[in-house]
Amino acid sequence: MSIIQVAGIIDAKEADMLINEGVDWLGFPLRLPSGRDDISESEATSILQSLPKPHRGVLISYMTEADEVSRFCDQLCLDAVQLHGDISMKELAKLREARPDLYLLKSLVVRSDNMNGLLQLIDDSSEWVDMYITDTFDPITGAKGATGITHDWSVSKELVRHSERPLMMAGGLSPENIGEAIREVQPAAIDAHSLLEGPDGRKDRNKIRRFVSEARAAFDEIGATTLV
Ligand SMILES: O=C(O)c1ccccc1NCC(=O)[C@H](O)[C@H](O)COP(=O)(O)O
Repeated sequence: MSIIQVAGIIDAKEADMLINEGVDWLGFPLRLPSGRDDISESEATSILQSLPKPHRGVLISYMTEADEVSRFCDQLCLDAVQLHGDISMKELAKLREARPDLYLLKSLVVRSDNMNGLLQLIDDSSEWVDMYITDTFDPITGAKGATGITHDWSVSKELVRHSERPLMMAGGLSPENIGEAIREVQPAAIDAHSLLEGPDGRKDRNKIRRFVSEARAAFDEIGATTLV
């Protein structure tokens, strides 16, 4: 598997550019605790309805109630959700049981000292999860996502080794470090947001092109299979 996801889609023009540049999955952070979503729910829905397969839209959410997640995915017309909040195992199991059709990604937010906790989280949740996604905690702001900060890749590597589910690597990935990250950690998928933007806050086509090209070359090198 070798999936490239880019998160934080702003509008249809940006989504089209990412698809044309070879990005596989698009991440839509919506109803964030900050209340500052980058895109309206109606515009996200209209993009998601016209996404050509095998491209996929992924809801990035802090929701922790199974029913709420399920309803929101239906509203948006998507079939994949990245659970970034502290969802309980009970709600995760409930979501899995109610919605076997949804592709569930669970975040593993890497801090300086929590590897054992993350390994335990994998053990406790893997029955209900399709894929894990790492991310980096920012101790200064308290943010758990879109921090643009890398973490200790030996932790990601250990999470890949430990998990029977595929892992998407995220946290401070850029055109400059993505090749080394894939070669070192050997994830099934990668995701990036902040470091692919230009000064105007939009995804920069040249950065995306370099990111995709470096990632594809590294995935080839480690013998990963392609998405289609
Ligand atoms: O993408 C967001 O805006 C976001 C906001 C709040 C929590 C998580 C969020 N995204 C999750 C992702 O999948 C990001 O792409 C991931 O955090 C990597 O971001 P970055 O380190 O900026 O590349």
